[in-house]
Amino acid sequence: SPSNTQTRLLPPSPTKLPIIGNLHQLGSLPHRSLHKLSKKYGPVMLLHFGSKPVIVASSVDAARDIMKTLDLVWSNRPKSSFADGHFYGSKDVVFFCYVLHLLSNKRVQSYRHVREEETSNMIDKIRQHCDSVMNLRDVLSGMTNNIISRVNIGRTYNEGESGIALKAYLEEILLLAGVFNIGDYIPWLKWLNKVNGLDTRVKKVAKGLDAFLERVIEERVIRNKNTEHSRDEAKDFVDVLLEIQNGKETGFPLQRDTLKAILLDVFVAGTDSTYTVLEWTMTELLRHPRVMKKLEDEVRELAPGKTEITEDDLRNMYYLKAVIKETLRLHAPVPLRVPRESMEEVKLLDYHIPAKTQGLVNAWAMGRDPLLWDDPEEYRPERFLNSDIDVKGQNFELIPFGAGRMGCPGMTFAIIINELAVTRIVHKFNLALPKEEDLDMTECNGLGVRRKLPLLGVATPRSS
Ligand code: HEM
Repeated sequence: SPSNTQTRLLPPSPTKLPIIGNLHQLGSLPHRSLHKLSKKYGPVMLLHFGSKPVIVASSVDAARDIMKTLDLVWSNRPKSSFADGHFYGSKDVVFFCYVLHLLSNKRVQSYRHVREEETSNMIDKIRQHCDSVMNLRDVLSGMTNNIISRVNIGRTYNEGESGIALKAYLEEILLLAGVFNIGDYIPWLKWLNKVNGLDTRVKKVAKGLDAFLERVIEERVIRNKNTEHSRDEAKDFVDVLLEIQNGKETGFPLQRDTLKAILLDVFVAGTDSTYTVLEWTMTELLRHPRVMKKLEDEVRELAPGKTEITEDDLRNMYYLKAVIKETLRLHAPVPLRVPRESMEEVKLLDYHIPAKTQGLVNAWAMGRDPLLWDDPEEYRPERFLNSDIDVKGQNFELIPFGAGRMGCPGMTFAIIINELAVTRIVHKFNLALPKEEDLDMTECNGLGVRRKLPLLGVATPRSS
């Protein structure tokens, strides 16, 4: 009844402006601006991005409600003209089932040789540039992109002419995905995207990528007709998805557009996030020689006399695991997770949340909450040594990969890449900042939050 609606308690809201709502309060780093606002308005706030209601949760209880207890209600993806108009439509639950299938633990293990080869190639690259200033971001992103690309489509990123085109398309798509699309929040201003060239750029890159993915799939269909895969051979995602498409594994066919959407999503969701964490980890190690030394000691102690660290060696490296967790606590590359929308009216703590409200969870704010962490601004991996807190979505104070049904399906894969790459670098080289370099920690926001400036470093070979 109307009187009921009036007495329902909505979350506190910062004052909004006509038309734009609270958009002016987001700034260039929304996770930080929303953290500041939450200190004033509390752990559940209602904002308006243009005409769209958005709640922002910054407490463990609210995050648990959205991502676990009520995750079915919050499982809708808000409509986005970018994805819906040009990139094979919105993703549904079926889409997620396929991605989970691709990134199962068993399958992730089967790509061990790819990770070990590509991290070895990275070590060779660093060796070639020893004693001179090196752009570590280029080295780390090159390795990550190659791993994801080999696993996804069976060839390295940037290979041959079409690979160079793929690199350019993906760079553009990552850039466009981070651009604020005014039409999604103030629909009557959609026309602006035509004037400012955004629509044209999106259409161009969507067309190029679609042609590229079609070519990859067609080549594979022809190759597979002529050769039979051995059972043990690690198949890339194109092969696995083509088998599903034929109904071989699931008994029902997979639409071609869904297949292409999955390949694209793995590129977009998997590459930048993974190397961003690697770059932040190396940054924090360079800023904290004490932590770097402890990690070196662990590597030396647990892999004595080894010429090359393998994935088996990582199992007992507890300090390494603490280093990665501590980086993810302070530098979650997707700090507000991927937006979801409530499918129906729902209660969140004591508040009433109307249907079709977007729900953001500020993992960055929770990672720095002094009520949850001692000295939260300090980079101190030791806090995880005698602690059960993990990043796997059970401990809501640390959710860099999200949680629940819609949590990141690539978590295990990303963690192994990070652990192996960091250990191999530390095992082989002493790293230092270029002379007089003052480590700038400024963030910038695109699809994910990364260092504004690429990390530069000087490597010298470590005597064995
Ligand atoms: C350290 C690296 C990574 C981080 C921090 C990360 C984090 C996340 C987060 C926070 C989400 C959203 C979860 C939610 O909405 O609750 C997500 C979604 C996803 N991630 Fe990751 N991720 C990483 C690496 C990867 C990798 C390596 C892959 C694939 C190989 C991957 C594939 C995906 C996919 C397919 C989605 C779903 C995207 C969508 O909703 O369209 N991620 N990831």
